[in-house]
Amino acid sequence: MAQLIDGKAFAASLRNDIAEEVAKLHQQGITPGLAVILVGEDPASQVYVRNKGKQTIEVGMSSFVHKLPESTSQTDLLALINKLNNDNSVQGILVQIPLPDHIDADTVINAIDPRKDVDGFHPVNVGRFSTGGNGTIPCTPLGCLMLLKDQLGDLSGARALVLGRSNIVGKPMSTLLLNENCTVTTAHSRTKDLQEECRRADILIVAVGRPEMVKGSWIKPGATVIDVGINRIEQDSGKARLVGDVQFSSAAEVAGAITPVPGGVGPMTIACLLLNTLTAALRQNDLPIPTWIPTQN
Ligand SMILES: NC(=O)C1=CN([C@@H]2O[C@H](COP(=O)(O)OP(=O)(O)OC[C@H]3O[C@@H](n4cnc5c(N)ncnc54)[C@H](OP(=O)(O)O)[C@@H]3O)[C@@H](O)[C@H]2O)C=CC1
Ligand SMILES: Nc1nc(=O)c2c([nH]1)NC[C@@H]1CN(c3ccc(C(=O)N[C@@H](CCC(=O)O)C(=O)O)cc3)C=[N+]21
Ligand SMILES: [Mg+2]
Repeated sequence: MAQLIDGKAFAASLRNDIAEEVAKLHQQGITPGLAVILVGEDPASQVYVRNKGKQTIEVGMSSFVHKLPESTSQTDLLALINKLNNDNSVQGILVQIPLPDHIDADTVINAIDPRKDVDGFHPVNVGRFSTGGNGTIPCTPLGCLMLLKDQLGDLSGARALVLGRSNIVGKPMSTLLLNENCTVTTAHSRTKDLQEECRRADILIVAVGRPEMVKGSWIKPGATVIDVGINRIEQDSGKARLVGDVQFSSAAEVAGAITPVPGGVGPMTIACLLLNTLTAALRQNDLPIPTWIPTQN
């Protein structure tokens, strides 16, 4: 049986370290603030919002949640972002993706002040991060990388396959692993011989949004498997259950180590969001970044 990678425990310890730094900021009269905007009702986004607000308060930050109806106009959303860009009690702004079809996500992301972009989705941050500078590292890939390094140590030379190429998970994950000197393949819906590609990987990161798509037979024996998927499955009982993009039962028989869903990547995403908010608050106050916080330089 594979070793279980306990993202929930790792995230709790990371939040403790964050809370200590925030306490130091309080002594200087600074309280980092995180604003979250949710438009409409994407299920994965709702799980995210539910867990996020509470943990933001627990580490000593202020939490501002803006839940807007599906029908919200792009103009109104841009006006809210503009207000938050100029709000001194807010150091981090996150707009939940996906947005409703009548809103252009790129326009919205571009409107966020890059210094307050704690998701790392603004082109300025994507550019800096991709070229190895100190742009914000996107939360989910950063969380996955922390788990991988904790599990494996140095990743140099490992063969990594990232399944999925979205701007929010797959693409930045591939960039991050490349920066860690992995040999990286990015797979997607047009990839030929997908199962074969997966079976070659020492490190397999799955972010497709397809419940339990990757089976144990796709996995190289002993590989490290990181399951990013968050899918809500209706059960016969009528109750919903969360499953990942990997079929856990069969994968755990083959993999060397694997993250569960829930309790794997999800809690790490939130902890890294709080970490990015802390870093943003430090930078906006011209304070040094403690050495334990991962940046790229
Ligand atoms: N745990 C966490 O913290 C987070 C979890 N998530 C979850 O991760 C999953 C992925 O999210 P996200 O990246 O936003 O999803 P997207 O839908 O934006 O991207 C999915 C990617 O998977 C690829 N894909 C879809 N179906 C297949 C298939 N049958 N074979 C091969 N590739 C396929 C797509 O390929 P193509 O580009 O060719 O269309 C695309 O690149 C979701 O379950 C989401 O809820 C997301 C963010 C954070
Ligand atoms: N701009 C933006 N940035 C994101 O990072 C982003 C987003 N939009 N849209 C939605 C997806 C999804 N996402 C999740 C984060 C944490 C959990 C999470 O806390 N998961 C717990 C769930 C526990 C439970 O409540 O059952 C776990 O996996 O253990 C889930 C999903 C971030 N995303
Ligand atoms: Mg998407």
